[in-house]
Amino acid sequence: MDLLPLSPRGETPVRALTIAGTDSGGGAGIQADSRTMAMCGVHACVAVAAVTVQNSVGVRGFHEIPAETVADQVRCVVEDIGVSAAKTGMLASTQIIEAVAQVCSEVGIGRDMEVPLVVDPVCASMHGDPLLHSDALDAIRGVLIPLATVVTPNLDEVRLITSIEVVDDASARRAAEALHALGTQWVIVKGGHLRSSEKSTDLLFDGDRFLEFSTPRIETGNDHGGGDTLAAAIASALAHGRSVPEAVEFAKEWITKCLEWSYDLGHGHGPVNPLWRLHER
Ligand SMILES: Nc1ncnc2c1ncn2[C@@H]1O[C@H](COP(=O)(O)OP(=O)(O)O)[C@@H](O)[C@H]1O
Ligand SMILES: Cc1ncc(COP(=O)(O)OP(=O)(O)O)c(N)n1
Repeated sequence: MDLLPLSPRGETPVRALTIAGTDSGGGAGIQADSRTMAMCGVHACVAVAAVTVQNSVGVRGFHEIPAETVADQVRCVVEDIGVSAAKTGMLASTQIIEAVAQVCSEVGIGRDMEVPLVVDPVCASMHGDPLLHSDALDAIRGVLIPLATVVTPNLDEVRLITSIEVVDDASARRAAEALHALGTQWVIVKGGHLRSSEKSTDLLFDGDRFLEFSTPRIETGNDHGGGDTLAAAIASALAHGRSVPEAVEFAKEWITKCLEWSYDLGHGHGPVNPLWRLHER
């Protein structure tokens, strides 16, 4: 595949910011984002929104960071280091979502602004454990998605946000239209959860045209952190100056390699593995 360039020795890499939760098991959240960004030649800055107590089997709980501290991390990084793309993951609560939206608008992160924003509207883990208070869905719909350059829900998140059950291409297109109507510039409806299909197809939509990104389905239960990794790879490609369709094309190939190189960990779902880049050149 066509990889993103690593910066030469001593040269400052492009920067991206992830605003998300930590995963104590090291498979998802900020840990997944930072690994993918590093392997994509991007220096990852982080604004921690929540600390999860999590392993390969599930999420036992989480602790939220005060909303103002989350916003201050963003402000502080942008002011000094500067970023060319940003990504949100687990934001946990309405207060944090509102503070993040406010600071992003203030520093020029978001659709039609200087710095593109990838919004992964994380609601729950793959085990079904909550990562967002249910009363924060309104803030996802009304505050976060309208700020997004691209929003990347999985099918459970699509159902929670739009009440549309995606079962085939027609319902995926209806869901993409409903999500786009909330105000995002682009939307990707991810097909990873359509397990009956032989392919894993992600549908990208900008309000006008649909683009499909499809790969053969990989048989593995080690897919923890897959959604984060896709969104972090999109943010990395955007930070390198790629367009949204180019970034999604890159990210789909990236996550496919990461799934091929995933490994067993603990007693549950192992993580996808962006370190494949160190082995295959
Ligand atoms: N078994 C699989 N084989 C190939 N691609 C997959 C597989 N599972 C997920 N993907 C891809 O990984 C990315 C994350 O998908 P998904 O599992 O839907 O999201 P999440 O991890 O947020 O639940 C998407 O690009 C999806 O197409
Ligand atoms: C801290 C934290 N953030 C996000 C997730 C969810 O990760 P994601 O890659 O979207 O999906 P799964 O691995 O749950 O399929 C998480 N578990 N923890």
